[in-house]
Amino acid sequence: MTASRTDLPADATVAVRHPDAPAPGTVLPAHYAHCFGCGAAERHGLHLAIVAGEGVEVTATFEVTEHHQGAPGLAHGGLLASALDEILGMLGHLTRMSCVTARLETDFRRPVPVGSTLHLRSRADGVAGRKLYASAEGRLGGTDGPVAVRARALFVQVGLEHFAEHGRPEDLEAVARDPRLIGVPDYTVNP
Ligand SMILES: CCCCCCCCCCCCCC(=O)SCCNC(=O)CCNC(=O)[C@H](O)C(C)(C)COP(=O)(O)OP(=O)(O)OC[C@H]1O[C@@H](n2cnc3c(N)ncnc32)[C@H](O)[C@@H]1OP(=O)(O)O
Repeated sequence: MTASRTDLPADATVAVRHPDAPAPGTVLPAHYAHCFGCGAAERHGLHLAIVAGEGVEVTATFEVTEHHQGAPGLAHGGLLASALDEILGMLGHLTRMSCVTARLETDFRRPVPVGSTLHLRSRADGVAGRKLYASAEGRLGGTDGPVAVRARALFVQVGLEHFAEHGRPEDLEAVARDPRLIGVPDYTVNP
């Protein structure tokens, strides 16, 4: 099989849980109130409540509704990829790396019907410099249910300037006026 760009490189080390990471069982704060994946202020968002696990692992449940359809009665694949992207990115709460998705590879193994509950889990597989490698899965109906979706991802650590340089000015100004819109303790690069 051809090597993938999300395969762990030879120089990768084990991802380490930051000593100040929230305790296992803690519902992680939304990293941004208007985030499509986890923000409470985003009316059309997924509103994922993501829970810290043991090690560098997080979980969430995702209720698939009629608003998530791609085909009649079935979830849209891109939307499922969004849920996986979110649960992968939130590993940053445990490693204290502020990362952005550089690559996301998704396998859709089973259709996901409207009305189903998808049990999501992600874990950090390794770190190489600024790169965080991670994987995730979504199981139907229970934590030991059949795997419907799987993903592997590469996140790249960025500093505050990434957001300051690229974000839309009015949204950055809103954050400056109300820093509580950002739900991370210290939004800086923290190697
Ligand atoms: C503090 C606590 C925070 C906690 C909470 C956080 C929650 C967050 C939740 C978020 C949830 C939602 C998440 C979202 O929705 S994040 C939103 C979606 N993602 C983006 O907008 C990212 C857009 N891309 C970029 O800005 C740049 O391309 C980045 C920053 C990623 C890299 O540009 P930069 O100029 O900085 O670095 P570089 O180009 O030297 O690359 C660096 C290294 O990476 C390797 N590479 C790069 N791309 C790829 C690729 N595609 N496949 C394989 N490898 C790739 C590259 O070869 C190099 O490797 P090496 O040569 O060093 O070996």
